[in-house]
Amino acid sequence: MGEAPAREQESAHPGDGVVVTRALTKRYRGGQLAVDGLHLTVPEGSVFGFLGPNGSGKTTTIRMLMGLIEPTSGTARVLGLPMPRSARAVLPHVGALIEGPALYGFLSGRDNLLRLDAADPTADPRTRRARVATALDRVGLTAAAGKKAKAYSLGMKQRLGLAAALLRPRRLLVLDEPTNGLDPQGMREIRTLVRELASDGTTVFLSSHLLDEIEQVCTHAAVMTRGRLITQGPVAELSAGARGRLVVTTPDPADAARVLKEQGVADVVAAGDRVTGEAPERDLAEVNAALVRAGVRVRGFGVERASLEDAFVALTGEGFDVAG
Ligand SMILES: Nc1ncnc2c1ncn2[C@@H]1O[C@H](COP(=O)(O)OP(=O)(O)OP(=O)(O)O)[C@@H](O)[C@H]1O
Repeated sequence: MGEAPAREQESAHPGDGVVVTRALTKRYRGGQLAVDGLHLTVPEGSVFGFLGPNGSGKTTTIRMLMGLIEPTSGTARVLGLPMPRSARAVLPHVGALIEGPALYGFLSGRDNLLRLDAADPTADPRTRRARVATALDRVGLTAAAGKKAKAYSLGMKQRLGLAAALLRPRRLLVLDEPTNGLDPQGMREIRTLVRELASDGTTVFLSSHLLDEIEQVCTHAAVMTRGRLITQGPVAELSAGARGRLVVTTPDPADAARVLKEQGVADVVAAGDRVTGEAPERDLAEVNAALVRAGVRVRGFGVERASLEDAFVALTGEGFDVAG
């Protein structure tokens, strides 16, 4: 083998990334084209959100990146090396949480980690307990370390899975839908943890079907739909690419909606005392004046910052439908 993951080369070539795919494609045996010509570049040090509705090909992509399945065509490089060919050199530097952690319910959280650490031939047994204690501490499970894993909540199990991924220093963490099935509190805990991990410089690649989750924790994102990448880049730039929504607050929503439509505002929606629509390119002062002229009592008038969801809708012409 003799190949080592390339750290130096990456910074020497700014176009390179921790994960780089070129025309990566997977067609399953049944004929299903799950991933179609994917060009993905994950910059070092980013928290990279891999966003798409259920069935858009996220898990299939992650399984190719981890060398679990072969692409039908195209290439994937992780830490500068081709996958799946270099899986043995690459995977020790990658912590993964895919489809829920494999845990023994009858063992305590601590014993699960001790067992996983012992299964790693490169892990020094003399420092095992300290390593496990550090990992438990990082995910906030020290107090619950002696409890059997089957008594853990789903959120605690996810945190234990993350602790397992953190038993050794990692350059890349790959988390497939890490907050799936968690209650709001559990989701917050995992998001906080992801931010902390990223602040150490670890690149985090995180898939999600939740737009607001990506906006809250990610620096960069790629958006998938039906196996194809529709956009990627810094989150701030992606949402800036879409126009925000015009929001009018008024006790006269029906009149306001009518006037906005007359003023050429598209996609006008009235809900309670809020009437929203696509922000028009023309001077908003004119739109406001037209409302006032028509006798609409305007209590609030402004443009809400575009969200990633607006960007998605603008790019695909579809709603972000998560029904899978
Ligand atoms: N082993 C398989 N054999 C055949 N088709 C598959 C297989 N795994 C996934 N698919 C199909 O490939 C497409 C992409 O699925 P994938 O699981 O990668 O999407 P996803 O974005 O991760 O969605 P989810 O969040 O639901 O897992 C889907 O249409 C799915 O039905």
